[in-house]
Amino acid sequence: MLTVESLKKSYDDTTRRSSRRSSGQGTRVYAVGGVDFEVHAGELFTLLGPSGCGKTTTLRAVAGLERPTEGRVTLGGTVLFDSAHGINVHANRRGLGMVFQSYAIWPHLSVFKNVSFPLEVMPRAKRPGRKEIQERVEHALDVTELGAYTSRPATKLSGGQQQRLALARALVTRPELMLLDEPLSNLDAKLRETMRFELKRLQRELNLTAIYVTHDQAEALVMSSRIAVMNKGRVEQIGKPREIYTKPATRFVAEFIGTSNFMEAKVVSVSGSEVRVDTAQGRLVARGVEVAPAVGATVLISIRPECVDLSRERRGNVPNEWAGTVLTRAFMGDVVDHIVGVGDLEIHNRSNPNLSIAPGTEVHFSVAPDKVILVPLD
Ligand SMILES: Nc1ncnc2c1ncn2[C@@H]1O[C@H](COP(=O)(O)OP(=O)(O)OP(=O)(O)O)[C@@H](O)[C@H]1O
Repeated sequence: MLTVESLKKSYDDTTRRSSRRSSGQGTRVYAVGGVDFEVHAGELFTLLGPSGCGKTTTLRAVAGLERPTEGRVTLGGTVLFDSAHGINVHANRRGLGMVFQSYAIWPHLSVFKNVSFPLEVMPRAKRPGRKEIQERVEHALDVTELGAYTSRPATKLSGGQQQRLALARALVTRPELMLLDEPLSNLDAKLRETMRFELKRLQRELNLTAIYVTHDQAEALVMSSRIAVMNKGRVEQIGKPREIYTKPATRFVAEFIGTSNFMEAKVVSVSGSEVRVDTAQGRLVARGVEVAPAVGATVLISIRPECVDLSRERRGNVPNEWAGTVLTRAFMGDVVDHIVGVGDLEIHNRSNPNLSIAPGTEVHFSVAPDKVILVPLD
């Protein structure tokens, strides 16, 4: 539905320009350095990455609020921006709905008026009639579960309700594509969690196509159909949440998503999708490796804490079984974390609270071969 190709946005780096003024050269810094992705109809597509990686600039370029330096943006066959042909459709004419971090509702208007306003200010030729405005506003308020508050002043809503009002206001114009820039970041932790599910439900029920920007990996994993992980103005990996979590394509993605145990290893043998590696602490076997590395190559091994199977006794009949000593234990209600020392390596384990082993205890742990993730070293 939406295609973004070779999108770049650079700015003058004023800090460096001053030092080069004598030579008359300015330096350009790339906020977005060549980004490609496609968003399919009905998807909630997330741009995820740390602060400053270029998510908002990418979203604003799609919205038409930022003029890219280069690239092409197409929505359902219509070219919205094309640097090569000098095409740049004005933001107001792109037919997009937007909800931003500061979801500025209009405080002097009622809930109903907040939602009807975008329709009332449409050019006369496009503006729906009174009856249709009434119906569309009622529908938008119904789906966001604000139907009971139509005449209430917008400021007399709770944070979560105001957030839903911002959404209703974007929905009422029936945009082809919704752009959501950290819309939950102003809410407290509990409400943010509830709203994740509400937003996801709405998106599914209305079959909305949306681009969602967040730096919160948990939020991205819960809500997204697919995620593009961004780093320093580029996309490092695009995939479904489970793929991104279980098969990170780069070191950055493995480190940014969730927590993991990392160790460098040398490949000693490859047999189909089974790869044996040597680490400083011992040998490991990985199975289901999609892109087999060369024998002799150095790779990064990533093992999620919940895949470290801890036990007091040695089992002996399982692959990848190592011995170590519990260094610390942390009870967190629904899970217990252990840090296990193996030589000078510390392995992070996450277990069911039924298993709780005191620091100082000698333990054994194993990792199923299909949970040993090989990440190419970049
Ligand atoms: N008008 C501007 N002039 C110069 N640099 C800019 C401008 N706007 C953004 N940048 C820079 O571009 C980079 C990307 O910014 P952007 O806002 O897209 O990042 P982000 O990933 O959305 O970050 P955050 O999560 O903090 O909002 C940053 O280094 C930022 O400082």
